[in-house]
Amino acid sequence: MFEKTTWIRLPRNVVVGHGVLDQTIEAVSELHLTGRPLVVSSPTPHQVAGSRVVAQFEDAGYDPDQIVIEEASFDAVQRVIEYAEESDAGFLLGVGGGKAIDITKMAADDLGLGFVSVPTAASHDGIVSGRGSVPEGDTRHSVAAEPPLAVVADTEVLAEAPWRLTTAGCADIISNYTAVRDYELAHRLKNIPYSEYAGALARMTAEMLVDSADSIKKGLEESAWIVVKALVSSGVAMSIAGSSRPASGAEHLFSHQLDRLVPDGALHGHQVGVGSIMTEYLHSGPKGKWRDVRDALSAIGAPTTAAGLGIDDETVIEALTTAHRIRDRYTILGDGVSEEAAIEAASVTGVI
Ligand SMILES: NC(=O)C1=CN([C@@H]2O[C@H](COP(=O)(O)OP(=O)(O)OC[C@H]3O[C@@H](n4cnc5c(N)ncnc54)[C@H](OP(=O)(O)O)[C@@H]3O)[C@@H](O)[C@H]2O)C=CC1
Ligand SMILES: O=C(CO)COP(=O)(O)O
Ligand SMILES: [Zn+2]
Repeated sequence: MFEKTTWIRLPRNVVVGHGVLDQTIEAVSELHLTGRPLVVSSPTPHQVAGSRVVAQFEDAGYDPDQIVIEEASFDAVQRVIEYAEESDAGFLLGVGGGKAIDITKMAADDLGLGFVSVPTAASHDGIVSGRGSVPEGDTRHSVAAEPPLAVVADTEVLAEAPWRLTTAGCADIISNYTAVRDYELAHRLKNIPYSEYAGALARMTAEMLVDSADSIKKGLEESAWIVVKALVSSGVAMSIAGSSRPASGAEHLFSHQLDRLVPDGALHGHQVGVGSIMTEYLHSGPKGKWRDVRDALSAIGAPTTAAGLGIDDETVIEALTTAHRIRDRYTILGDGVSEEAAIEAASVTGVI
């Protein structure tokens, strides 16, 4: 008897373009959400866009409330949950980078409320995904969370954000190459469920972005358009897989470990990009495609070295040798890379 089931949760409205922040009410009103909107943001995104969204709801006769969170943590999720309960929120809007969006989708999931994603930076592919990524002690959780009912991605806002945020988003996408390799490997060696569609979509998204590298330039709003569409596509791959695996492999474990070792280190996307150069080397050896990964990152201006991340060589080696411990996710790191092998991978690829 055939007993397989799948449940793919995707947004209903994805609104991308110049000035669409001013269409947030339209994007929301046809979702039949009721009650008070609660706008959840972090400090800079609140100034850039969160306060504008609040003002829009006020002008339209809603009674919006707002909260600003500072960090991605389970405490921050709990603060938002409690605040939403006190303010009797009817639905949540997450306005910001990956941190604010993750916290909001996790709080919405717990509260059983609708969630709308309003990215202020094209810096990560959690814009659409139904996953939240939060560190806790020695580990990092990728938890199921409320996927957005709508996404409002204003390319004018995204293009005005610091350029490094956009190159971080590109690097998060380029890292799909190695994430999908790890996804396939774990399927072959550990029999984890594998979605051909999710794997193909995540890889194709990286290929299309790399093919568009010439059009991804500082100061061009079209760059924000290209990158945010790729971020949406990569998030859809995660939703199809029901896991972050198509977009998060060993290079992400490396980055999560760096976050623990250097809390104010580099951007998520930049760290996973550098991780991807080394994990591609581990997958395919000195003659493999690590140069392609490095050159793709370099073409869009993302860091390709430890120095480019502002992180010292020893910490990169420590992160690479211990990254397998951070989560129960089988990757090319297996049960750990020795220090000698890590130094070889990092030095042959020029990361250190
Ligand atoms: N759930 C998922 O599927 C995924 C989750 N992630 C998670 O997302 C996070 C990474 O996302 P990222 O966006 O890099 O991290 P942040 O949300 O920390 O944003 C990075 C920085 O950009 C600032 N910022 C955001 N928008 C603007 C803007 N318009 N102008 C100026 N500054 C701005 C933020 O300000 P401020 O400090 O004020 O917030 C912050 O300092 C990680 O926690 C990662 O794990 C990443 C990919 C997928
Ligand atoms: O960053 C992600 C995909 O780009 C997903 O995050 P996790 O590694 O926490 O699942
Ligand atoms: Zn990522």
